[in-house]
Amino acid sequence: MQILTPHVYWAQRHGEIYLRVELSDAKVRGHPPTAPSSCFHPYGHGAKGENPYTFSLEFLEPVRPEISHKSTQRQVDIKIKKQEERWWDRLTLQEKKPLFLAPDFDRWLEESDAEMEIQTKEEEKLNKISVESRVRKDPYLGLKKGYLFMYNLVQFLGFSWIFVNMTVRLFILGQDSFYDTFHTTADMMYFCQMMAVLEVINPLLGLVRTGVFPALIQVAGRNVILFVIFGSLDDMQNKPVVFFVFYLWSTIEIFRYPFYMLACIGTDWPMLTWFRYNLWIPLYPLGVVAEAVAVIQSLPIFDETRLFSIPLPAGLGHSLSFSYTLQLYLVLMFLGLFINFRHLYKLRQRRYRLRKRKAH
Ligand SMILES: CCCCCCCCCCCCC[C@@H](O)CC(=O)SCCNC(=O)CCNC(=O)[C@H](O)C(C)(C)COP(=O)(O)OP(=O)(O)OC[C@H]1O[C@@H](n2cnc3c(N)ncnc32)[C@H](O)[C@@H]1OP(=O)(O)O
Repeated sequence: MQILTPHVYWAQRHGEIYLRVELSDAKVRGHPPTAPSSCFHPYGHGAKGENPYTFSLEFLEPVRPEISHKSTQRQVDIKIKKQEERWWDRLTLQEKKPLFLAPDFDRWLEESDAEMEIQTKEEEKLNKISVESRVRKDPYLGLKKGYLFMYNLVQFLGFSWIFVNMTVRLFILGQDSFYDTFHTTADMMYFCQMMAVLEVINPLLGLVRTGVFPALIQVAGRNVILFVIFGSLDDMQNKPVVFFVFYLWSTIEIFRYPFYMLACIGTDWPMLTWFRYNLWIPLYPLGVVAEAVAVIQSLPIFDETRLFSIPLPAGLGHSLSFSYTLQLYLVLMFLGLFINFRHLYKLRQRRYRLRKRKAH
């Protein structure tokens, strides 16, 4: 029997050396007698049939004595730990590479890629630890997620009903549908917007990771329009502006709530995420303009009806019309638009930055 040298393929990481010996059904006797050199005596099927094989490598730097190896039907995988965790310029002390040795391209990584691999592994480990500690710390997590899922589902169904109802009526009745939007959808809108108060309470209770103030601006802003402008003035209820306000609100919500529902179960649909983080760009300013038109249209009605007017002391006149409060509110609306537009822009940036980092 002749003693042969097998083909050996190698790759490295900062802490390890991987050797792959092309032998089938092999058994290995290996010993690293004097670091930095190692000598291996596999026995198995190689290119020339069943034979004892041998090869030795004088490593560039010292390695640890413990060597692990695993024989499979096709090859022998050997893992050797470096004494010091650092990147080697080459495997062997001698500069000229032995003839039987070649890079293992299945495992090969350049130094920067190996660093990235370590970084990714560390990030994954940290993420796992933080998820585990969150789960361990919060015994009510399932209950909270269940509540949020149900809340978002109910809102999604409510706004979908409004959206579909308005769309169907628009197709059937055309512009005539503008005039009775309120009478056909207001009850559902009242329900959804009253429920939406929970969106201010949820972050206060720590159920969602979001700012209270943007949610307060959103909910308070819409409820002023719905309950004060449309709800209390019969003359506003059959104006086309109701159609535009309700349609703009429900268009965003039929994407936002299912997006949250999927977030509750740890899923996301790229298309839905795209709509959630992009649709507000045209819709939010349009929504504020539509709401501003509603406020402006209501001013003369409040002046005329004196509804909600503030009684003044004798000598200062009869009463102060609510329209003055609404004029101040108009300024607040554009301030609110600015604050929330900035908030939504930051959320979008954060989302896409996070995505890009995950993709690398
Ligand atoms: C102080 C008194 C103020 C008085 C009022 C002053 C005037 C106000 C004028 C305001 C004008 C309003 C105009 C408006 O009504 C017009 C329109 O709406 S037009 C239609 C277009 N509109 C929109 O696009 C806005 C839609 N609304 C929103 O996006 C939100 O309401 C908003 C608060 C603006 C932003 O949402 P949020 O801060 O919650 O951001 P995220 O969605 O990214 O959520 C952050 C993280 O929390 C998780 N989250 C949030 N909510 C839920 C939930 N219900 N269920 C489950 N999870 C939830 C979310 O997943 C995020 O988690 P992570 O960070 O892990 O991704």
